[in-house]
Amino acid sequence: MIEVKDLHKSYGRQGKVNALNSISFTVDDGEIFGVIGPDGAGKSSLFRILASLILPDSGSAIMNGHDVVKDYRKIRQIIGYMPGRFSLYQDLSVEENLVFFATLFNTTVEENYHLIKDIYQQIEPFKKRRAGALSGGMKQKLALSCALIHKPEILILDEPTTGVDPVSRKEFWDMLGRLKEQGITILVSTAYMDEASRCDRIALIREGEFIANDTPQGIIDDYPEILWAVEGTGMSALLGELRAHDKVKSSFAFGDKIHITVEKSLQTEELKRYLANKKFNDVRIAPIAPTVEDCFMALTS
Ligand SMILES: Nc1ncnc2c1ncn2[C@@H]1O[C@H](COP(=O)(O)OP(=O)(O)OP(=O)(O)O)[C@@H](O)[C@H]1O
Repeated sequence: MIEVKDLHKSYGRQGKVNALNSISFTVDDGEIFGVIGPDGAGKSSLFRILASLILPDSGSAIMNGHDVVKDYRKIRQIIGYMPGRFSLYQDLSVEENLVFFATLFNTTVEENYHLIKDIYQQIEPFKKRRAGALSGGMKQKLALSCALIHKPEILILDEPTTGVDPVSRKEFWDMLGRLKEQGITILVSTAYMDEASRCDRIALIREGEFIANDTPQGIIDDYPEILWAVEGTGMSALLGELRAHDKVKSSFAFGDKIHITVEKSLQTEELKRYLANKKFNDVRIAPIAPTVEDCFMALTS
């Protein structure tokens, strides 16, 4: 279990950059807990504290009964940490990287092969290749294998899928699901809101604060707005006209559609007429169910 209480972290002289501001949460054993938010929100700072790599200014974090500050040696044994930026030795081969990490933890690849088999088998044909010459998806599989080789109780994965193609991203999340089934507690951060649904619980983080912490469905159920999707040609001009309408509360581009929140009194036909007057004749407007990204936008606007 992970128990984080009132964690604060700032950087620079006189604490000029406030990276974390009173973060508290718990993660149950065998749970996948996602921390979701944009760049600079504080995800890496939080994960580095939990991995015992940097110190918090105040507050506490207990991982399976061990304090990240006082018991840092024990923490490093029980966690597997995959940092955001590629952590492996580029000039060592796939196999050499794995052996290196196993040796660091006084174990062997053979001893814990069963833990990584599923993942490692996919890169094993390239085991003589330099890590630096692997594709993004393969690097990520090797990094996860290295983070798992000492049989950690808790995995801390900092933006593991950033820059990875959609197929590899899906495969990666499938693997996390299987690790969870083996009882490993997983803390994972991401800037991709679509990955939220793969977590048991998520925290939305913004400017060093958790602005929501619930199951993905719980966060969606709390969405307070009326949400419509608008489709048409000339997206940026359309966005401008929507923003100018006094009953449109917010609007943002979402793939090839525009998501808008509106006042209760606005009808879709009324908005269609307004847009037709502005020479947008082919516009489609439909009420839609919110995604986690819509919730994030509503909470931050
Ligand atoms: N070593 C540091 N010195 C000064 N400021 C820092 C340092 N590390 C992080 N920050 C600042 O703290 C804030 C939180 O950064 P952090 O890296 O924790 O966020 P993040 O959500 O992981 O974003 P990213 O994905 O961009 O790393 C940002 O404003 C960042 O610029």
